[in-house]
Amino acid sequence: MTTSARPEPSTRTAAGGVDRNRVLLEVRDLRVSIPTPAGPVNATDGVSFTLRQGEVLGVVGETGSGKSVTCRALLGLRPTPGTTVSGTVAYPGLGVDNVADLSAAGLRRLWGRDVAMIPQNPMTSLNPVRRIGDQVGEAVGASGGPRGRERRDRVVDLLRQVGLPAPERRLSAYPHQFSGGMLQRTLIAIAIAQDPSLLVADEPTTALDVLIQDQILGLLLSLQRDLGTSLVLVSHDLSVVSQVCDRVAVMYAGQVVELADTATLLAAPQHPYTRALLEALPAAVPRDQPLRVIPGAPPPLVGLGATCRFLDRCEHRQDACRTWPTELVGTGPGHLSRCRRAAELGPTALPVPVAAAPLPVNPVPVPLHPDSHLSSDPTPGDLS
Ligand SMILES: Nc1ncnc2c1ncn2[C@@H]1O[C@H](COP(=O)(O)OP(=O)(O)OP(=O)(O)O)[C@@H](O)[C@H]1O
Repeated sequence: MTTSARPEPSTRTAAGGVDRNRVLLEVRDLRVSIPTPAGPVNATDGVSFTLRQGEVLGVVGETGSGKSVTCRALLGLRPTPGTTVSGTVAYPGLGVDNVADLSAAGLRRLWGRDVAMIPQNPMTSLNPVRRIGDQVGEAVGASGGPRGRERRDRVVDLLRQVGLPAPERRLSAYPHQFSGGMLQRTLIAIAIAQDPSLLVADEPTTALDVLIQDQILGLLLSLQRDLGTSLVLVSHDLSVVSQVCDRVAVMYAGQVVELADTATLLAAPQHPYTRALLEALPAAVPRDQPLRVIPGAPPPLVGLGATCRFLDRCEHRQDACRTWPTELVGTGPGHLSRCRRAAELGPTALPVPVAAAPLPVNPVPVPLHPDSHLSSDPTPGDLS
């Protein structure tokens, strides 16, 4: 792979590797409050976690639990101009004490070079009237990256690296000539163009057909391993993150309610919401029984107090839970839970529900979109 000069500071070691014991990202008591006519929506409400270099953290939770708002805050992004943000998002190895204090120029330096986001919907994330080569080239050339022939070569390298066959011929294509999977591969190429220390992938496969989802996740994992990049992977699907992530943060109603390494979380979840999510997975339900759902709905994120937000849906609730001010407390090595009764919740009797076939960790070459005017590659009909 062609590399471009990366100005210091960098999280890479002198040998170009990553030090997996070093903390890349430190989030402390992050609160994001969005003004709405109904009152301030506390989309992220006291979220804290750390991420080491080269680590993969999954963030799971139902829709509206604050995953996207939290992840965007990692890049210093706010949902609306009137949004208030408190707490800190620090990148110690990059010399950033809090992204909220960065100037516009500081944020631009952070984005792409140090932290890059892979969006949810590839179909709407590229400029429809600009050629693929130009859009990837712009990412390569940012922050003083290479120009001319060197830039073009790097673009071709990147497209090859994300599994697009015959990348030279893709340079002049427009987004409408690519399938959803090819567009997401292109966005991943843009995200890794500056060799960032952290990739934030917000439900990167949600908009894709189910067969392609595994390929894209496999690609992400393979790149993350090869490049030593840290990855925050947002998903509403616990079975997906459990295949890919070192640790998992479970979010509910704007808060992290449980955080643990993946194996521990699956074997001994210590928050009733995590248990309910696991029990609701199709793989945890015998074939002859109906799928389980978690009764009720999350509360609106306006004016919530310090007590348990899952209370009304919880099958382990007791009267004392109604007044107990929740906080994230340690329940085992690296294991945190917000449940008052965490210590009483033993291991689950569930079959390890999500040990599906491992994802392919090498980029799967992408056959062409049948509508593509670009090529004569074999295997038409496979829409990745
Ligand atoms: N621009 C906005 N204006 C008002 N409320 C917002 C805005 N953006 C997000 N919210 C609210 O913030 C809360 C958290 O939203 P967020 O998008 O982070 O949830 P999520 O867990 O990522 O959901 P999904 O899985 O559906 O993407 C939700 O209640 C949402 O309605």
